[in-house]
Amino acid sequence: MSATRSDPAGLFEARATALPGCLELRPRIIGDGRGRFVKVFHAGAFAALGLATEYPEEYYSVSKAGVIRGLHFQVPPMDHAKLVFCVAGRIQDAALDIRRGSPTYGRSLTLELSAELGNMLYLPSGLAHGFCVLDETAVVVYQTSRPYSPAHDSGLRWDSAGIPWHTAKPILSERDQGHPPFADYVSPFVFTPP
Ligand SMILES: Cc1cn([C@H]2C[C@H](O)[C@@H](COP(=O)(O)OP(=O)(O)O[C@H]3O[C@@H](C)C(=O)[C@@H](O)[C@H]3O)O2)c(=O)[nH]c1=O
Repeated sequence: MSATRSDPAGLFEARATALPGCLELRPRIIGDGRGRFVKVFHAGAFAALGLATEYPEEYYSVSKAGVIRGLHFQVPPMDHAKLVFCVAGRIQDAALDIRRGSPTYGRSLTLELSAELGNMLYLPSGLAHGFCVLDETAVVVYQTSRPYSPAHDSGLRWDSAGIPWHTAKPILSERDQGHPPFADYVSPFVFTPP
């Protein structure tokens, strides 16, 4: 697979990351005197890029500077792919590979996502996800390929996987302070090549 590719209509540029199946997507941004127009999903384009095309849920969070949310994932059979992007502000986005047998098991990546660039991170099932807010406020939108299931919603401690976070003293939810460390986690995910 080449490092950068596009769908036939050129709506999205997909850039490979260090983690197999995890892509940075850069949508085409159409600017004019009023501002900008950005398409964040197109089923045909996503199919051409080999990405999930069904997203039964979409939601967003609003967070202030210094917040870290994560690391989160849903376990099988409610595991899901996730598309993440910012519509206001900037975040340091992070993904951790917890797929047993993956050539990059235990490795993570961080990538800045911003409303200005409009870039998005596509995470296949088996990656834990989190982010740190870099601006005053960040509004982060998600699309997930399976519905929210509290019984399958799981997490790992934000500071247990060697992710070089932007802050060492984040604002965390109570839940995020109680996740197990990565080293103690027996992952139910098994790698299948993308
Ligand atoms: C994710 C989610 C949460 N909730 C509820 C549970 C809780 O009362 C409240 C806030 O949930 P959380 O504290 O889990 O929210 P948050 O920490 O923002 O969770 C998110 O974190 C990032 C890193 C992700 O990757 C997302 O998929 C999601 O897990 O909203 C739903 O009702 N539906 C949902 O889909």
